[in-house]
Amino acid sequence: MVLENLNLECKQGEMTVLVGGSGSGKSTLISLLERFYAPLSGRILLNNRDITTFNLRCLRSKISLVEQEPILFNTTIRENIAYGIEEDQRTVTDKESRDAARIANIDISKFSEGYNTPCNQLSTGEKQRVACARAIIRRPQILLLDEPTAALDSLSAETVHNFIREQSKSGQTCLHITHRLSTIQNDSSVQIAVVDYGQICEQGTYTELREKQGIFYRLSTTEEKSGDNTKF
Ligand SMILES: Nc1ncnc2c1ncn2[C@@H]1O[C@H](COP(=O)(O)OP(=O)(O)OP(=O)(O)O)[C@@H](O)[C@H]1O
Repeated sequence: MVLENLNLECKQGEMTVLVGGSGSGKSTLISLLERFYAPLSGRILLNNRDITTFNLRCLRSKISLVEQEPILFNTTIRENIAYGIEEDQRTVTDKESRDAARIANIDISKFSEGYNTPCNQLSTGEKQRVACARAIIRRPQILLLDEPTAALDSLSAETVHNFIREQSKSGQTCLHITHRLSTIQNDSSVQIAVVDYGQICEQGTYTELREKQGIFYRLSTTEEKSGDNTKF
C-alpha cells in the first residue's frame, strides 16, 4: 500500500508543503486529488464534498497542477498562457494574459518579441513561470505543485515560491511538494506535513518541526549540509 492511514487537512488560503523522502507517497497524493486513480479505501473531501461525486471535468476545472518539468507547446508565451483557459473553450483577453504573467513574475519587457516570443527561447526558470501563469489564469480553487522548483536555481526557486505564497494569500488552497526546504524556512505561515512510508508523521511550521528534532529535522539538516539543490 502506497498510502495508509493518511489524514491531511489543507485549509483555504494556506500553503501546505508536503515533504518526505523519495518514494514516500507525495506525488501519489496529488494523483488521487486529480482523480488520476481512486483510493482503495478512505475519502477525499473538497469543501466537505467527496470528490468522487463531482463530474470529472468540473473537479479538474477547480484544480491546476504545476509539475517539475514545465510542459509547454512549441508556440508563443501568449498561446501557452492562454491554453489554461482555452481548455475551457473561451477566448482569453490580453488583460487576462498580462495579469497572469505579472502574477507569475514573468518579465515580459526583456523579450524583444514580448508575448509573441516562442517558448523554446526561454530558460527553464522562465518556462516554469509561464507554466505558473497558465495554471492560475483560470483562477483554480486549488493549486497543486509537484516539485516546481526542482530544476531551478535558487533565485528562480525563490521567485516561484513567492508566487505560490501570494496565490495562497489571495485565497487559493496550495499544496506544494518540495525538497527545497531552504525556501520555506523564513515563512511561518507555511504548514508543513512530513510524509514517511505513506503516512503523515509530523506536522507544523518550519520552526516547530525543527524543534521536534525528528524526520523533518534530519531532512533539513541533510539539505543544509549538502547545498541548496540536494534531493534527499
Ligand atoms: N502507478 C504505480 N503503481 C505502483 N506503484 C507506484 C505507482 N506510482 C508510484 N508507485 C510507488 O509508490 C511509492 C510512492 O511513489 P510517489 O511517486 O508517490 O513518491 P514520492 O514521495 O512522490 O517520491 P519522489 O520524491 O521521489 O518523487 C513508490 O514506492 C512508487 O514506486
